[in-house]
Amino acid sequence: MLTLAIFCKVVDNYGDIGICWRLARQLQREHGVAVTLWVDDLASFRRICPEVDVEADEQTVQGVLVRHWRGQDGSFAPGDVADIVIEFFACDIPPAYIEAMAGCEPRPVWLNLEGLTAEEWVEGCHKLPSMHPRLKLTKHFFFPGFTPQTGGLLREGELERERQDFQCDPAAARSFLRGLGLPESEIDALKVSLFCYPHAPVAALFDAWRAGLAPMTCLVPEGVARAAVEAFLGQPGSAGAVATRGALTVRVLPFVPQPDYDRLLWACDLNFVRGEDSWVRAQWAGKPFVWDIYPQDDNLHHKKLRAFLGRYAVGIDSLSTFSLHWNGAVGEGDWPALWSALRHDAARIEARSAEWQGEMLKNGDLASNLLTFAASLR
Ligand SMILES: Cc1cn([C@H]2C[C@H](O)[C@@H](COP(=O)(O)OP(=O)(O)O[C@H]3O[C@@H](C)[C@H](O)[C@@H](O)[C@H]3O)O2)c(=O)[nH]c1=O
Repeated sequence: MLTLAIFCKVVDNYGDIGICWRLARQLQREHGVAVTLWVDDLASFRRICPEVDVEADEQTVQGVLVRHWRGQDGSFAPGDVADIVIEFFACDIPPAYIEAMAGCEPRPVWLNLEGLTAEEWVEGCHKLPSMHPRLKLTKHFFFPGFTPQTGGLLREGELERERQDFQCDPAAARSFLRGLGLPESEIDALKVSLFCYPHAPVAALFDAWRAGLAPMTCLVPEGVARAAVEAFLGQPGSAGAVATRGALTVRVLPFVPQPDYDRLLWACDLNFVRGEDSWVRAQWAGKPFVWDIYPQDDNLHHKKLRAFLGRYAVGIDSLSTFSLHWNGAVGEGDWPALWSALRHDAARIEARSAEWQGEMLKNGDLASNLLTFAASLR
């Protein structure tokens, strides 16, 4: 059986482990690979996968061997090394593991799985080799992306069918939303999910929404946009907290397991997403979305945001303009006007979303592409 190890360092929030866990599960479930996931932060892992035991050094979760990565120490022999070794976001795998890799015959395939960006340069860097300065080992870069010259996007084989089943069955969405505590009136209103970074202009958008004519509900996971949410609610923003002011109801949801987060995206009319993994899930959800990109020094992220909008929002100015304001890439926003323009284009944006999915499907999925590349190196 093919063995594969993923090393994941949680730098911030949930995207690092979110991506590694999704990849690990898919490789195990759909490709029969024996996966070991090394992760340094089990508490973050547990938030997206409640069955994780934060005390366990070693545990099997949904068929994946999860090992608590406690730092750069540890002793490893060649027999401990997997056939394919993935280092996520250049996280520096333990030196002793690298020494053990150099003692393997044949050498394992060593990949550095990079972050997702729509910029063109990734096509030139995808699959590039990098020699170890001292040992006879080569690492290759593997870039996710939006074109056939990249590794594609993470997408489970059953995802599209599951989404279609859910979205074609109104009772399924209703019962899911009821399970999250929504009364019928909120289920029937316009529903927006909100997942963003603390600096997003949430308070200004709430003001625009509460002055609107039609009732709408904003569903926000516990802890997200805490300051603006608590100011609106006038009470602590713990799960279950809810308040209505003007046309807007804000409801705080518990942080849900990863598969339920997909259902939330499928059930809402519009999704605000952030980082990398929720951003990709929103692209597969077939609903309009607004992306809050992970901030980087020197506003490097604004360049990346523009690169994505240039591919995705072709000809849909309302979406580009709203997104640029949401990310602080342009000056002060007139939020009532930005919101009304975005709503006006909702049908067009939804049609673009379907077209985009078709384009992305042609690139294959990241897990399969990664295994094909690894096989070509072995
Ligand atoms: C809101 C919510 C999210 N999730 C999951 C979905 C995703 O897998 C994960 C969130 O990850 P992201 O969307 O990527 O956003 P994020 O901001 O949480 O994560 C990251 O962004 C990366 C770009 C950075 O490199 C990382 O360091 C990391 O900060 O949490 C749930 O499982 N349940 C929930 O209720």
